[in-house]
Order: sequence, then structure tokens, then C-alpha cells
Amino acid sequence: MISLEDVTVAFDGFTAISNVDLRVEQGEFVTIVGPSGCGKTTLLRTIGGLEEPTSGRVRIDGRSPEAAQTNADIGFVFQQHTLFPWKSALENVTFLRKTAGNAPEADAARALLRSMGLEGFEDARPKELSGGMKQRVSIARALHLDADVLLMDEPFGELDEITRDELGVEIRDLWRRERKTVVFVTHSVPEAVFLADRCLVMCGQPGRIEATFDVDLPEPREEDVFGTRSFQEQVAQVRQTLHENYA
Ligand SMILES: Nc1ncnc2c1ncn2[C@@H]1O[C@H](COP(=O)(O)OP(=O)(O)OP(=O)(O)O)[C@@H](O)[C@H]1O
Repeated sequence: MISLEDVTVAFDGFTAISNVDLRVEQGEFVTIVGPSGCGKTTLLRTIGGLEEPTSGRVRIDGRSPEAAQTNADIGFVFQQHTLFPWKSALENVTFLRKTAGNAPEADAARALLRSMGLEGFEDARPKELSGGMKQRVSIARALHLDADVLLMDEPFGELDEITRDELGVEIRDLWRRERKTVVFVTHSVPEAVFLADRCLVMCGQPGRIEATFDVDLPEPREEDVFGTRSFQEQVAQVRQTLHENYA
């Protein structure tokens, strides 16, 4: 479980987010949308211990983010993949787990790559893979860490829309099987609704959580959800809140 109590983060006197309270339950999938600059990345980085709150408190299963990180309990996926160019897809997946002090399991890593549609590409270097494939490797790497908490910052940001939709379906499906606690930042409202149990709308400067939407969609969530009236209505609600609060 992730908890933030009255968290404010300032950089050299500039307040990026202020007085944020948030609780993400074990196994919950939470998405965050909001206009550029409202502090989504700052919030995510603060949860992961990459930024320190100026005031307030962050806890991950009762521990500080730093302690959780040391224990390899947090997996990150960023917008730009951070794969080692000289390592193969398989080595990239196993390497992080190795540096975290856990024995890498090649069979499990291969199975993860397979589940991400990368069978046959285990030995490929990142430069031989498309943008979508590289992000799949990054996601497989985060999953192979077997961290309870996954923090994802616009992981599909650089991908075309069809690939985004496909990866969204895959991520939700993986989540259904693995039940990780996920916090996922995106600029795409449909993506935020499709993926989430709960969608948070951030806005303002300094940023704050303006609204929370409990998403109600059938499982398993597949592409046909996009065409349903229920999905479109929930997307419209989130959009309206974003527009109402756009300064
Ligand atoms: N390390 C830093 N030093 C100074 N200012 C920062 C730093 N990191 C973020 N900021 C500022 O904090 C504000 C929030 O930035 P942040 O990247 O969290 O927003 P965001 O909502 O993720 O934006 P985007 O959607 O464009 O990625 C911005 O005004 C940004 O310039």
C-alpha cells in the first residue's frame, strides 16, 4: 500500500505539488492524467524516492521509498526506455534483477518476453527493436524484478496509437494476473480510463489532485471496450473535469 500524507515538493523555492494526500491500495491500478507541468512526474518520482518531499510523508508498505527501493520493491518504467544498448533483450530483462541482488531466472525472463509478444527477439539488441518492442522489454524488465509496486511514467508516450492500444490491453491483462500495485501517468484520457481501477485528475500550479474517478468497466478489458457507451461516458467525464480546471 502506498500512502502520501500532506506531501509538498518544491525545487529551489518553486512549488511543484502541494499538500497531496493519496492512498493506493495493494493491488490497485491507479492512473494520473493532467495538463503538462501540473506535477504528475514529480508525484510519481516522489512516490519512488527519486525526489524527496519538502514536507509531508510517503510510505510504501509502511517503509520509506528509499527502503522499498533498496529492497527492490519498486519497478520503474519511463517514457524513454532505459535499456542498455549493448545488451540483448533477455540480458536487459535479467540484469536489473541481478543488480538488485536476486538471482536472475532466465526461464522466467524468457516467459515474460514471450508474454509481451517478444518470442524470437530474446537475443536482439535494442537498436534492432521498434519503439513498442523496446517498451515491452522495459516492462518485462520491471516485471522480472517482481516488485510489488510498479511506477510507470508515460511508458507509451512515444508510441503510435494502435501500439498504445495493444500495449494497454496487454498491461491490463498482465495486471489482472499479477495484481501488482500500479501508478501510471499518461496524457491520454482514454488510456487513463481503460487501464484504471481509479483515475486521478491533477491540475493547477502547484499541482494538486482535483478529482478521483472510480472506473467501472467489464473484465477482461479488451479493445472492444473502447467502442462501448459506458467507456465513452467515463472518458467524457474525466475530460470535462480536465477542461473545467484548465487554467
Ligand atoms: N528537478 C526540477 N527542478 C526544478 N523544477 C522542476 C524539476 N522537476 C520538475 N520541475 C518543475 O515542476 C513542475 C512540474 O513538473 P512535472 O514534470 O512533474 O510535470 P508533469 O505534469 O509531469 O509535466 P509533463 O506532463 O509535461 O511531463 C514544472 O513546472 C517543472 O518545470
